[in-house]
Parts: sequence; structure tokens; C-alpha cells
Amino acid sequence: MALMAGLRVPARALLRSGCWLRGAALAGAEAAAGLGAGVRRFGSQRVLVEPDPAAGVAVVKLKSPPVNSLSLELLTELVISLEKLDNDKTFRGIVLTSDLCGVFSAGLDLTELCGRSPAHYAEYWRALQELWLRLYLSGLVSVAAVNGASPAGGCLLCLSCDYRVLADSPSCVIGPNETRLGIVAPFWFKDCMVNTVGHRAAEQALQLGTLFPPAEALRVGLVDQVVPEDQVQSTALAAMARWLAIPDHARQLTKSMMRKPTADRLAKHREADVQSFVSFVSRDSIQKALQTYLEKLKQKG
Ligand SMILES: CCCC/C=C\CC(=O)SCCNC(=O)CCNC(=O)[C@H](O)C(C)(C)COP(=O)(O)OP(=O)(O)OC[C@H]1O[C@@H](n2cnc3c(N)ncnc32)[C@H](O)[C@@H]1OP(=O)(O)O
Repeated sequence: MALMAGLRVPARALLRSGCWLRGAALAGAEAAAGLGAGVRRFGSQRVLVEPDPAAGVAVVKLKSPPVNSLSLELLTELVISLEKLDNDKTFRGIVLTSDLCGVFSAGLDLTELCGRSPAHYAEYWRALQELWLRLYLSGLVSVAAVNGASPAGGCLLCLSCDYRVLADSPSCVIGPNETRLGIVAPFWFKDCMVNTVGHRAAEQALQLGTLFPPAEALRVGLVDQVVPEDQVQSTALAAMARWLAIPDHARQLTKSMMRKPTADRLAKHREADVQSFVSFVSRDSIQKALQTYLEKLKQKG
């Protein structure tokens, strides 16, 4: 383990994909996009917010090493940041990205789903629902700058945004791989997939647990653009400018018209969905499958 700014970060996470070497190039790209030195950042331990008040845009960076897995803490901090931005009239759009190299988000934190109490599972699932509803229905324009792998819950975050830009790198796979872990995506994740790629492609990807490489993700419509790694954030900001050219009230009403029926399916039955998750994840067979998967991940490391 290496110690960095008070965080315990595995050395291999820092070395991943030549992160240190690429840091300078990415900082240059950020500066070119107007988000370099001098910008006052805020946020929390795991969510960094880089505001550009003049543009009305905030870049929201997940920074929960080693892989931005969606722990209860990360979910909670992200909800708080989004709520703040949603309620601040300075901002009209957010770019959601990762502060880590090579990983956007590893999806749900599997340690939250293994060996915990039913009460914990329920609290965790409520936090995930809350994040999804807030992001999916946000009045802000949301662009995902997907600069790393984005399986399962990571893919859900991207699908909840209005537009997706993915880095063109073999490690930047994205998709709903739940079935490969022996678990099942919730119906609202399925709905998001269907709304984005259509029923047939969603069904295949969900059943097979497909992780799409960038070209395939673009072909199927899971992402809107694939660009070189060092252009992900600047491309996301350029896309944002196009979306912000539309008057907010018209765009927001249209977004709500498109998305509210999907969100309402969950919003109206949240507690039943929590209970269904708790009883599913508490099953011995599911606990065993998740533990085996987690152990394999750890052995790989
Ligand atoms: C029940 C219904 C729920 C349905 C909804 C959503 C389901 C999910 O989201 S389940 C999670 C699915 N996610 C995955 O399958 C991704 C698993 N991770 C990976 O494939 C790789 O870690 C990844 C490609 C993201 C990054 O690869 P590397 O850069 O090579 O990192 P490592 O694999 O070495 O991992 C480092 C470290 O992190 C731990 N890890 C990874 N993913 C998770 C996770 N999702 N939850 C918890 N912990 C995770 C991994 O075990 C390593 O730990 P250490 O060995 O202790 O360092």
C-alpha cells in the first residue's frame, strides 16, 4: 500500500495504466478545457466538484480508490453533491467523471452486499435508489465522461446521464455484467438499458452480462461518442455546450416527459423494491456467488 494524501491507496492502483505518466497530459487537457489551476474545488472526501460558474457547469469527479466501487459512503456523498448542484441556480450542467485512472466505477461495492445484516442491505439499496432517481431526473444537463471501465452499477450511472462520451481504450469496457456474478439487475436498470439501446439489444446484453469494448458500445448505442482518452473531458464539455444552447425550461420539461414514467415505476414502489432486493441478496446461494466473485477479484490483484 502507498500512502497518498492520507488515503490508503494500493500502489498498483496508482501505477494502473501508466497513470502517473498520463497525469501531466490530462492536466494539460483540463487546462485547455478551462478547468485547470485557479478553479476553486469543493465537494467531499469521495466526490470532487470542480465548478466553472461562468459556464454554469460543474465537473463532478468520483475519487474513491481503488476502483470507485459504489459504497454506501460514496452513494451518500454523490447524492449530497448532486442535490447541492441541482439547487444552485449557478449551475445548468454537470460532467460526471472519475478522478482515478483506468476505472470510471466498478459498480456496486460488493463488500456492501456480502455478510451484512438485512437492515444494512435495505439502507444500502435505499441509497442506490436515491442516487438513481436524483441523477436520472435531474434538471441539470448531465454528461458522463467515461474515462475507465464501467461495469454494472457503473454503467447504470452512465445510462442515467443525458449523454455519454467513452474513452477509446481496451480497458474501458461498459455494460450490465450482473448475470456473470450470478445476480440480477433491478428492473429500473433494465428499463434504463431498454430506453437507451432498445429491447432486443438490452435483452441480449442483460442476459449475457455483456461488457462492451468502446467500438461495440458505440455501435449498440450504449454511448454517444468514443474519443481518445485525453479528449474525454473536453469532448464532454463540448457536448455540454450543445445541450446548454437549448432553453432550460423546454429541455427540462422534455426530459421529464421522456423519463418520468420510467422513474415513477420505481418511485411508486420503492419499499417493495427494497424488500425484494433484501430477500434476494440474503439468499445463501447469492451470498456464496458474491463471495466467490469477490475472492476471485482479490486473487487476481
Ligand atoms: C443484486 C442486484 C444488484 C444489481 C446491480 C448492480 C450490480 C453491481 O454493480 S455488482 C458489481 C459489478 N462489478 C464488477 O463486476 C467489477 C469488478 N471489478 C473489476 O472488474 C475490476 O476491479 C475493474 C475492471 C473495475 C478494475 O480492475 P483493476 O484496475 O485491475 O483493479 P482490481 O481488479 O485489481 O481491483 C482493485 C481492488 O478493488 C476491489 N474491487 C474491484 N471491484 C470491486 C467491487 N465492485 N466491489 C468491491 N471491491 C471491488 C478488488 O477486489 C481489489 O481489492 P484488493 O485486492 O483488496 O485491493
